[in-house]
Amino acid sequence: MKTTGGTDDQKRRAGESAAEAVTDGAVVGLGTGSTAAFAIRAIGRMVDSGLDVRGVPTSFASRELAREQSIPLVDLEEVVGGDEPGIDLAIDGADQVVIDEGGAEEDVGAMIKGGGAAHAREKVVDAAADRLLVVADPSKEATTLDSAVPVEVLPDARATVAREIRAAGGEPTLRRAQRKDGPVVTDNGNLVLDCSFGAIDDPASLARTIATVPGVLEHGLFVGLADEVHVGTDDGVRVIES
Ligand SMILES: O=C[C@H](O)[C@H](O)[C@H](O)COP(=O)(O)O
Repeated sequence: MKTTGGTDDQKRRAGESAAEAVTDGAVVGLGTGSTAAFAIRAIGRMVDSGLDVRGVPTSFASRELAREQSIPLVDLEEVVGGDEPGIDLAIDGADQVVIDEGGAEEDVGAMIKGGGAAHAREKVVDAAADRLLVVADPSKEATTLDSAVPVEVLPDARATVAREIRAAGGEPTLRRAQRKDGPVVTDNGNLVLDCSFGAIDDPASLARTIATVPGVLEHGLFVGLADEVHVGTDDGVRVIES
């Protein structure tokens, strides 16, 4: 289900552009995926140069990469709640994002995430951040979302969730591991159903519908969360506000 159409240069430009928004003293949500990884590496270089930041990783993979880059890490519990500073900014990738001005204006910035099965923790961190900057290459752009929506489900609820997804007009497919005989298991120990709905005309409504199904831990529709989308191109970066 993962879109891999962009080049590394495009992804790097997007990641580095978003990383420029990180300021001294900030708490930063560190997204998952090949594009967010460029932002994490850029933040690592800024830390090397003396920038004081604390990162909140969104997955096992982003934690590992941040450690490699010597970015100081904190748990959500340490920065959210009470007098804690919260998360100033999150930088995260997308598998598909609405940025075409021809689409419905309120849907600009709506996206599908979870190609790497990290969308549950990503949504927690991204939603907690004061600002969410999305990093993408042009292959992720859409007028209308139509990729399959990753849905993380409790293993025991796989069949019941699949039935409800069909009732909502979707076609669920259990995500299988590529280098192991069996399903993908998320960082949280759950399974992923990739659910095709065709063109999603009302992402907010579908997001609500899927979220109410018992056994769904989280789904990959992110609506109303993005503040900016940084699209890396062959010769620069386009920043779309949403
Ligand atoms: O689960 C993975 C995440 O949602 C990623 O942010 C998303 O799949 C985009 O990844 P990439 O930048 O590698 O295309």
